[in-house]
Amino acid sequence: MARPSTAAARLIPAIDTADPAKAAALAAALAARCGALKLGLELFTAEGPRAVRAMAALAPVFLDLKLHDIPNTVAGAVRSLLPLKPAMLTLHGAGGPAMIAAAREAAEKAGAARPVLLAVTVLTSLDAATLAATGIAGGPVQQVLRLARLALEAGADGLVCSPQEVARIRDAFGQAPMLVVPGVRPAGHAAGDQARTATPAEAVAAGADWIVVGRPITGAADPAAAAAAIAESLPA
Ligand SMILES: O=C(O)c1cc(=O)[nH]c(=O)n1[C@@H]1O[C@H](COP(=O)(O)O)[C@@H](O)[C@H]1O
Repeated sequence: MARPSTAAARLIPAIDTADPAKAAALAAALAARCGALKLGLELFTAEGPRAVRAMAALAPVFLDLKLHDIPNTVAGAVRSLLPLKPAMLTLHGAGGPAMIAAAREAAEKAGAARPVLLAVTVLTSLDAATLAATGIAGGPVQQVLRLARLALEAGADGLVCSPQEVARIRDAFGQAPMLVVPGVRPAGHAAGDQARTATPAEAVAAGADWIVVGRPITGAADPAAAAAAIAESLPA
C-alpha cells in the first residue's frame, strides 16, 4: 500500500455496519473517493471473509480486526487472513513485541503483496483519566510513544494513533512509520465516544498519512458528498 499522493487518497471511510447491503452501497459510493475502505469488527463478525472479498473488488481494504492475543494465535490469524489480500491490517501494540514480530513473520509469507501491519497504540476513545484507571499513568502521549517504539522495533510498518499524538510521533520516529489516524471530526460534528480528536485538516497538517472517518460520512445524507468535502478540506 503506497502512501497517498492525492487528498482524496488520504481518506479511509470506516464502513461500520452489520448490514451487507448497506456496506455494499457505502463502498460503491465511496470507493472512487478514498484511498482504502475500512472493514472492521462489526461487519466482519456479521459477514466474515465474503464481506472482505466484496469490498476488495472495489478498493484496497483496510481490515481492522485489532488482533490481540498470544503470538502463536495472532500469527495463525494473520496466515488465515492472507488469502483475503487485505492492504492493511491492525493489531494491538499492547500485545507486545513478540506478538508483533510473529504477525510480521506470518505476513512475510505473502511476499511483496503482504498487508501493511499497523499497531494500534492507545484507542482514541480513551482519555487520560480512563487510561490512569486501567493502570497506565503519565497520559496518552507517553503511552502512545512507548507502544509505538516497541511496535516499530518489532516489525510493524505503521501505527494507529489519535490526531493529538501525530506530531510527537513524527518528532520521535520521523517519516518512516505509516500513520493512520482515526478520532477525526470535521468542525461541527459530535465527538461521540471519541476522546482525543481533531479536524481532518489538523490531523494531516500534523503528519498523518491517512485519516479514518466513520460516522461523519456514513451518517450523512449524501456520504459521497461528505467524503468529497473532507478531502477538499485537507492541506495539499
Ligand atoms: O483502528 C482503528 O481504526 C481505530 C482505532 C482507534 O483508536 N480508534 C478508532 O476509532 N478506530 C476506528 O476508527 C473508526 C472511527 O469511526 P468514527 O468515530 O465513526 O469516525 C471506527 O471504525 C473505529 O473502530
